Amino acid sequence: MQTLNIVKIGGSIANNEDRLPTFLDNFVAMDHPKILVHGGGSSASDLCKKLGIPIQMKDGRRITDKPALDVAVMVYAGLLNKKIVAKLQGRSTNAIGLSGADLNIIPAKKRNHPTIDFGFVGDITAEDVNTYFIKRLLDEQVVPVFPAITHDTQGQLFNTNADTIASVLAIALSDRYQSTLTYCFEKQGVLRDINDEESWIEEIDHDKYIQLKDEGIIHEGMIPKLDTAFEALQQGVHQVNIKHADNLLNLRGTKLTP
Ligand SMILES: Nc1ncnc2c1ncn2[C@@H]1O[C@H](COP(=O)(O)OP(=O)(O)O)[C@@H](O)[C@H]1O
Ligand SMILES: CC(=O)N[C@@H](CCC(=O)OP(=O)(O)O)C(=O)O
Repeated sequence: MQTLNIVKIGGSIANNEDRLPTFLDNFVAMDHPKILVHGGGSSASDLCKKLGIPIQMKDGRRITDKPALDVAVMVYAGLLNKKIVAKLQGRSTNAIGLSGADLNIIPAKKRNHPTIDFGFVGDITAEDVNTYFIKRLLDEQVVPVFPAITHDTQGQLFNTNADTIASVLAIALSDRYQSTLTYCFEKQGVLRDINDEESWIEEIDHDKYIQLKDEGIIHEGMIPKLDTAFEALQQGVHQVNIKHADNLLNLRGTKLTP
């Protein structure tokens, strides 16, 4: 089976004028076929603050009312996505920005939580992803770039966590490719001590993840990230790594095993 590289960058990279170019230089050097997924939570929060829109997060997910959704769409599917696509084009890489609504690639269902109304947050599954056009684009050596936006197929856009989008795409495309999923962010990997960049853990299996979570070593944003990462491994994704964006092309970082 052909290898497919699916790379996700967090907002701390997507929004950083110094780090993004270095990351993109490395990303364009990776073999085709490849997909880029990006977040941008920090940029959306910054714009919410400027506009006086309250920021509410719960379990690593943004409670997304109408004003917050507008900001999410503008920032993720608009400014950041188009900046990244232009920078890839500037590196002779033929990229296309696609929200989950484009070509109906990622249909979502409004998050249904027993006690919290998350607003316009969409939950997604690999079975619902329409891979036909992604495969056509990959066959043409086009690089799809996905922001954290999906839709309900009835005209409503949703905000969906970018780690989840990367994981679900990797699972959905595993029927045709040996999918490799890499989460890039601003730390050297999963750290034993959050204040020590040299304390990255080389390998974590699911049992060790539960133990590290119980010990409080893994917390906050790393929990939903690892949940989606292990879900991917359980559902046929070949390899999952978590690493610093600068280390995309080398082995430094945390490798996850089932
Ligand atoms: N053990 C850990 N190692 C590294 N980061 C951790 C750990 N536990 C919690 N975190 C937190 O998780 C964050 C990454 O999650 P998140 O902000 O969602 O990532 P992203 O930048 O990809 O959006 C880190 O910035 C850090 O604050
Ligand atoms: C529902 C939900 O929480 N969506 C995320 C989407 C952006 C994201 O995932 O950005 P990072 O990768 O930079 O964290 C949010 O609005 O923060």
